[in-house]
Amino acid sequence: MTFAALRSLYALIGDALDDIERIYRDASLDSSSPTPTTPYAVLTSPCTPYRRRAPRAEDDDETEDEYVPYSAARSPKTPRRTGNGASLDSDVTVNVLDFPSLDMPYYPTEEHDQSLDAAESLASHPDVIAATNRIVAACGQIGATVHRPFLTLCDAAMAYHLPACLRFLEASHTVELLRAAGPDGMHVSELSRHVNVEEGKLAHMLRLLATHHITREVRPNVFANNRISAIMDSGKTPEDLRRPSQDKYESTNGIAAFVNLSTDELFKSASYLADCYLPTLSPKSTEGVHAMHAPFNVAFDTELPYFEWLERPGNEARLKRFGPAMTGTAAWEVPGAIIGGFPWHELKEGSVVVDVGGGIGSTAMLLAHTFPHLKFVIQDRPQVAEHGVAAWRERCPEMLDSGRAMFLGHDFFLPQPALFLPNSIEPAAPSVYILRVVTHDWPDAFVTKILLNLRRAATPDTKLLIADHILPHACYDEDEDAASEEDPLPGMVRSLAPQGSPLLPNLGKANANAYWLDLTMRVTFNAQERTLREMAALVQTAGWKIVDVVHGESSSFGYMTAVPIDIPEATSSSFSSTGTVMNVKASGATGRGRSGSVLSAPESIRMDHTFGSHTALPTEDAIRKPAPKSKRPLLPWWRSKSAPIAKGGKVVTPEKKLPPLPPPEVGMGKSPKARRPKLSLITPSMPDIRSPARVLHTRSNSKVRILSPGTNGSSTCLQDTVQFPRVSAGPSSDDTLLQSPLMSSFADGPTLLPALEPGPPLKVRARPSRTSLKKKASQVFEFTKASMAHLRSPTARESPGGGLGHLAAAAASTPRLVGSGASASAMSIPSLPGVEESPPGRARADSEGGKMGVREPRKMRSRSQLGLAHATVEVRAGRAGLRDGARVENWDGASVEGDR
Ligand SMILES: C[S@@+](CC[C@H](N)C(=O)[O-])C[C@H]1O[C@@H](n2cnc3c(N)ncnc32)[C@H](O)[C@@H]1O
Repeated sequence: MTFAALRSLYALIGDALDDIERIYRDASLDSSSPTPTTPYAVLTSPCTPYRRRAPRAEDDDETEDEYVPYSAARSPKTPRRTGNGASLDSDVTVNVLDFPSLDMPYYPTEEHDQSLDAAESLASHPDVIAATNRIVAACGQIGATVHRPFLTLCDAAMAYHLPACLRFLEASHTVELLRAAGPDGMHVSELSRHVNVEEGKLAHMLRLLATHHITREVRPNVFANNRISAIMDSGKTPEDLRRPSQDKYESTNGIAAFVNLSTDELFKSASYLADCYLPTLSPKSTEGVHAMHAPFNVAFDTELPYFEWLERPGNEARLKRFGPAMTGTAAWEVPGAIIGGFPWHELKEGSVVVDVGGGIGSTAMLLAHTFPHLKFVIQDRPQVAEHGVAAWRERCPEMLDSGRAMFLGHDFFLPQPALFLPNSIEPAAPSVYILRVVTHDWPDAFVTKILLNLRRAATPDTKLLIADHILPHACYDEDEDAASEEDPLPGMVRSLAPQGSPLLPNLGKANANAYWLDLTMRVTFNAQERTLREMAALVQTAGWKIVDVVHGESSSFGYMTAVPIDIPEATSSSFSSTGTVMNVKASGATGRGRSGSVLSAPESIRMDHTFGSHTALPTEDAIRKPAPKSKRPLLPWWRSKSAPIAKGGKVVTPEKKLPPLPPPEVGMGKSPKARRPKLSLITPSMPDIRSPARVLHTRSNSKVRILSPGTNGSSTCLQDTVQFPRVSAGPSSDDTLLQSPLMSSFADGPTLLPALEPGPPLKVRARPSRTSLKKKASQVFEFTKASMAHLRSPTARESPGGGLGHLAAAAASTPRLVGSGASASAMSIPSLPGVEESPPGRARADSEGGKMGVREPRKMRSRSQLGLAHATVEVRAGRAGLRDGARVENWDGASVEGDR
């Protein structure tokens, strides 16, 4: 059986590689021109030339999403096919974009060749991340299976050398020195002169890191950065860093700061975990004097909670490092994912969203730009709120001036104040309370107190949205009490592993980060990340019930929506309504201490501590393109274009500007190099909106939101909501019409896209883009369980082809595809055990809305191995390729979001 399991894991790796390679190949086809000088040709690592033949008629036949097995793909005799079925034969040479090389540093602070940018961007593509997760999980499991157990134990028991050496690497600024040395690297004798440490020591530390793929030993005793060490580059020069006044972490992506923080007090605290919990090990393990007592207190021999300690004299550098280090953790969540985490568009006009512990308003800013019908109150400690006001004044003062957003200094351990919004004499009712990465900062009893304050101020309609990591179990997650009368917990994921695979159900090493973070919170604050059950039980203690969960894509971050229920009697009597916490006891996560002594209560925690406030607002890129489900490649997450970048010691803040407005006369086929958005909306009813604009389909019927530059020239406030009550065809020579015959047939059911009715013309003008549109292209959109619910509705079921037909037809009738000759097919994926399925099948619709039918899938292997409960829609170009203006990439996750 072990061999069978190993072979199955091995096959999984091959399949995942196929998936990744296919995405890279498709992207190469999308981006390359049929000339020999494609940008990808300049890759340092050799790229593989493939031959592509001219499209054949049969390519337009229903080619299933066939993939070439990894081994077969290596055979020169095997005809290659891309994901959209295009065969890669002779006529045209296409250089295929390679996966980023481990040996090749990609410094966040440098400008790169377009191909490297593209390769890095694709590595952040959600489908690539999902596939790499399977590879990492399988490799970890194969290693654990075949490696001698003692050696695996040695790896675990002596892994402490890794953070120790990593700390050295970062703190000695060796990364910056190796960057200056270039790809040939630097001999340890020279490095020794710079860092003033004996070369023998240096060589051995760097070799340990090289053995773990964190640096590279180019030749004996000569070391260079690689793709992993390079992301710690601060961008400062070694000379700059020698100056004591230099703040290494200022204006960086925060990764070096994060490494420094993790390998300093967090690492040291972790090493005292057992000593803290087991009195037999250490006299210092006696219970603490406050409920946040943790291994940190034992390690640093202090009774102060972490943040209080951080603010003591002597810890200034650590305190200063904390903010940037938090910025460095941004990648834990897919940027902007909160937009899809809650049905914001369903909230009524003027609804008030209160971001509790909202920092300087990063989340609120993203939401406020995306959902102009909502108002925001951002609550945090007064000094954080002050920073927030200053930051918003600089970025979008009109949000504050108009009363759409306001900051409120408030201690969340005290009862919620009445919400008086600017220009209003009546207190507003809170529609949604957000708690984003707040609960993981606190032990259970503290969280209960925070939640209780919100519960007491809630109306029956108020929702609570908790955004935090949701820890999966390490085993298949069965119901603890299958006989229970209770409804099963919404959002319960029983396994993340592909169905039937031998992988650890939580994907083991691939998801280790959530568990690292969990224990980091534990050893530092006596806090924790929580499983869904733990969170459900905790919120219930304060009178909330989780009713919906949206899991992050390829991340353990999730969004839990709760509604008010009765407050349990035990909680009411333990927590007064005035803010005093009674009976909060020490130590354990449940607030029960060994001695049962009453310890310091939450309100005694000073309000002026750091508490992990983030220091950065979302980038303009993130605000302008908040499409978390987008299948378009994202920029590598540490390379946000508008984040300040330090170059050679000089901080360069990229211009805060939108792309220039296209001259109105520029139409199709002109100025191919111009970098501008691919769509402009031109409508007689809004003659002044001819600027770069982007359409987000919202669920509200016949409402199109346009993002355009603010009229005052500010680049940040992009919002304009335009109500188009009726939209219909209006002939124009080179315009594709925003009109869909199929759309109206779904108007009365739950629709994927807004139902547009006949009315005045609204036209989409095609803009030239870097990529030629006259070729094969495909785009895959995945629909999670939440969206799938729509497909089971009676309207969807009764439409031709059932739910899948409905989905395919809606996709094919997306305005940008109508008349383009493109087709869409939808396929369902077998769901997980215990989760309701839609019948497996496949439906196809062409963009005229004519032919549709349901077919059994011919090949579902690679997708079904994802093991997720979802459907996919694939949009393909027609025989003639996609027509200009029907660029499928523009039909992106935004419309999927609208479906929620
Ligand atoms: C980890 S940060 C999360 C910030 C923000 N929600 C986000 O998603 O980036 C925790 C926040 O809780 C705030 N906080 C800590 N104690 C607080 C208190 N007693 N009252 C209000 N806010 C508090 C901190 O200032 C900090 O901004």
